[in-house]
Amino acid sequence: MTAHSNSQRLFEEAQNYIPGGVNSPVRAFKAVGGNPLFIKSAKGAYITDQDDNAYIELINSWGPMILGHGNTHIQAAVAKAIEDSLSFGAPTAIEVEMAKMICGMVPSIEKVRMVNSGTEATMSAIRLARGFTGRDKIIKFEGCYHGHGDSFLIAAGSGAITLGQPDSPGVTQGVARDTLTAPYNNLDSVHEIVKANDGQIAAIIVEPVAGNMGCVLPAEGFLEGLRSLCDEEGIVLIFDEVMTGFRLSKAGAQGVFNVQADITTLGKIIGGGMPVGAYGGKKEIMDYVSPQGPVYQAGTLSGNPVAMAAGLSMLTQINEDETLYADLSKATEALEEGFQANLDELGLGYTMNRIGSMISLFFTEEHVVDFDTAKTSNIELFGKYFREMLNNGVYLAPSQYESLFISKSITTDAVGKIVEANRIALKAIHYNTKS
Ligand SMILES: Cc1ncc(COP(=O)(O)O)c(C=O)c1O
Ligand SMILES: N[C@H](C=O)CCC(=O)O
Repeated sequence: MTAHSNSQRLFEEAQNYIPGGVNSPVRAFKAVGGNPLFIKSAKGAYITDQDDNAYIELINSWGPMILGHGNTHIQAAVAKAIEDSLSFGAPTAIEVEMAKMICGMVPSIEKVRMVNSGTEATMSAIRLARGFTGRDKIIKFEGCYHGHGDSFLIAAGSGAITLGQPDSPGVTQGVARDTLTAPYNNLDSVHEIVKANDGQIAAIIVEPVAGNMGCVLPAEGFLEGLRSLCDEEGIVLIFDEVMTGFRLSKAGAQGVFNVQADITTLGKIIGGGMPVGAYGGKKEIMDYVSPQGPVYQAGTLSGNPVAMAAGLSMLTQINEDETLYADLSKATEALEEGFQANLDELGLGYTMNRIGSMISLFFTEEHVVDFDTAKTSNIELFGKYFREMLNNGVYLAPSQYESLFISKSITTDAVGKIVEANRIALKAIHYNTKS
């Protein structure tokens, strides 16, 4: 049995000073049982805890570490930036470079504003859409997660559903009234809501590929349908690409599905591991942002030079790597095939969803196409599976309602180890074999 005494001691201490002992709820392992591991370091595909146990990890810091941990170019860029000071709170050349890089990579972004997190990006994007249209209401999809802004904690996925709080206390009824929800992949429902709220919808915000109820792909025509509806009704279409941006292609999900958003929100990969977010889109909309326009949004540390150095190095590497997305896809496909072979061998009919380097194994035999079908997954079984995978050296996201991410550091050898751990774990939880 692996020793976790240092993690356990730290968790006990942390709970005295930090709510729940963690700085983001989903890290607490509440949905899978056991105590969270406290992490000391990571390199490539491996993460090491405070008890010196090493695991192959498929979280990637919830997405950002697409090139693997300890990328030497990013680390060198950060070290160099630090020499000039950690922050100025004034414009810098690297912010211009960063903005040019983003606009060059994502065709629908003509102007972009940097912020410090994905949450800030989505909150700002919604305010901008409201200011631009002069309307109040927004439509979001059940099971999509757009950070912890009040408007989004309605039928929210990710940690909110993991911990049974899809609608959080503390969100006022007034705010909740302005957020209308539709089932993911259900265009008819969106049409009905728009009709019933004629001329009142400022924005539709969607994860173009959902990753916060597990990985759920858009049905054929879904994104195109949203685009046409928004065009017809003067609604701002916001693609929340905090997760999919620079993960599915250089232009995010938009580059894969060929549907353009009016505003795109970004985070995670864009910061190379540092706390960065951004929102950008059409010039005519972005010029509504202060100081050019009337919609106020600001940030003491926005565009921080150290964070920009990390992000710019990340985007430069992604931009220059012609085979990155094909390689990531190939590794993830090998994982999918390996998992499928294990399921077949054990006579299990569970569902898998995958696109590029995002993948989820759901403990249900139903096709998972929205929040309701995602919730048919057997959560108890997932918890057991999670713990067995950990015992076998693989660190998964501690929730069924998250996507797994494959990084460039996941080699054929690592894929083989993960597939073998999957086989042992599935066997152990179904046939009570010792792993
Ligand atoms: C799609 C999506 N939007 C927004 C967010 C919020 O980003 P952050 O956690 O950086 O605030 C997340 C992740 O948390 C996300 O996955
Ligand atoms: N699903 C979330 C981000 O994508 C998980 C990150 C968090 O809530 O800490």
